[in-house]
Amino acid sequence: MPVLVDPAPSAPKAGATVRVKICGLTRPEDVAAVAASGAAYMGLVFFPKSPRNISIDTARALALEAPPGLAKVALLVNPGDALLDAVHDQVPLDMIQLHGQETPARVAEIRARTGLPVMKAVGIADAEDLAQLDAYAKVADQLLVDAKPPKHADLPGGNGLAFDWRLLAGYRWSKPWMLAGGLTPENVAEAIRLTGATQVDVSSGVESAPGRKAPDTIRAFVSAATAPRPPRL
Ligand SMILES: O=C(O)c1ccccc1N[C@@H]1O[C@H](COP(=O)(O)O)[C@@H](O)[C@H]1O
Repeated sequence: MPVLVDPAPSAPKAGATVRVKICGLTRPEDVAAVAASGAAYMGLVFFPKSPRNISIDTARALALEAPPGLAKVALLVNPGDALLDAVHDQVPLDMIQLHGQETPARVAEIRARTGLPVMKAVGIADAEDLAQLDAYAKVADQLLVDAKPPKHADLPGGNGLAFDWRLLAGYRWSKPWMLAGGLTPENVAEAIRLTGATQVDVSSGVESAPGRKAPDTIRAFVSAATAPRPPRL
């Protein structure tokens, strides 16, 4: 049964629960660990250069293991229609995450083609990069704010790199959004405090090696992200 992805999470309130996405699952035990942690989303990566890349068959098997209430997100990078259709036809999904250089028009096309909510990742290194958020907010259901990858990086995300979270302070969001980039159990509470994020996404920060999720670290991350916190003044 599809998981309803909240179309409009409210501004952060005292005691508000933060929703966590754990990205890059590759094994059934990863799904079990994510489900037990209380995370809201699990991410499945379809990008051959990633250490978390999985086949469509594996993704389908993992998605079928997900309990009700755990939203299944397909992460794609500049997908062509053939890959998009294959993933959409064969894997039960709740959302698509676009993590490449997809234009706003392509985001709208993918949303219409699949009928699924789309979350568009935007890389941030400085204040000028925030300008892109407006254009994507018009066409995407959610925004994912990640660190801009280094120029010649193999991966457009999943590099364990953080950006200056203070850049987001005071930003007026018109769409639901998620914070990503270099988050760990140690820094996620501070990232939430500085940005007001009500959703966070992590991949490398909960691994023992690239592509190997660590159950204890997943648990620690979700606890740190969802711990009650004092009101923001
Ligand atoms: O996780 C990957 O391998 C990946 C590959 C290609 C694009 C994005 C990828 N991951 C996403 O990147 C961010 C940040 O990850 P990290 O926590 O810094 O490792 C996150 O949104 C992942 O979903």
